[in-house]
Amino acid sequence: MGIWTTFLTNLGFLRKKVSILILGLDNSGKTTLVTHFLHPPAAGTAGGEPAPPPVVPTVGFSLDRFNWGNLGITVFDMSGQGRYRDFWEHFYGDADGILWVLDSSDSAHLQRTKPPILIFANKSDVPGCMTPEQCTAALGLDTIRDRNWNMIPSNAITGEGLAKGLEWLAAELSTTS
Ligand SMILES: Nc1nc2c(ncn2[C@@H]2O[C@H](COP(=O)(O)OP(=O)(O)OP(=O)(O)O)[C@@H](O)[C@H]2O)c(=O)[nH]1
Ligand SMILES: [Mg+2]
Repeated sequence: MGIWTTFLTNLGFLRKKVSILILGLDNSGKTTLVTHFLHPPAAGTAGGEPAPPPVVPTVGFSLDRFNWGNLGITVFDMSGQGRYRDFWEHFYGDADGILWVLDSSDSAHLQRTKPPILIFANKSDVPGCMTPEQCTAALGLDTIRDRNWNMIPSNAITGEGLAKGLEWLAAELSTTS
């Protein structure tokens, strides 16, 4: 990347604007995960510091923005609580990508879902949690042929796995027009 390209990208002129819809059942860790991207740990503490501030269950949805490489990302962090899930469908049309957060420590949490592109198998630090392979099998993801998908184990508190997942989703979004 040339110096002018870098300069203009840093100023936001060359940044591609994308919207990501963050879905998943309540308590799966969506807001904790978003908080990690909005307030990344200081250099040298990555992976070791909890992500402040403490999260509370989301009411309705929360809209946030952050930059990732050459992407300007708007995230719609949806509440996973049953009474708000009807909202989700109203956001599909404007979403460039869907990020599904799965609580891999709660086997009752698994349910069939078709739309996910990137799935964070969150709470992967909890002893006894399911492996990504087990989550993949439980969700029947191997049968999905009509879209790209990826399952990444994550810990939204330490941030482990989050960059890897978002890098994958960013690469997918960068190649679409
Ligand atoms: N052990 C562990 N706990 C986590 C992790 N991610 C989130 N949590 C905890 O899970 C709880 C729920 O996190 P939230 O981020 O509020 O979950 P949410 O999906 O946004 O929930 P709703 O807004 O109700 O849909 C909090 O107590 C978090 O501290 C993780 O990776 N590991
Ligand atoms: Mg939330």
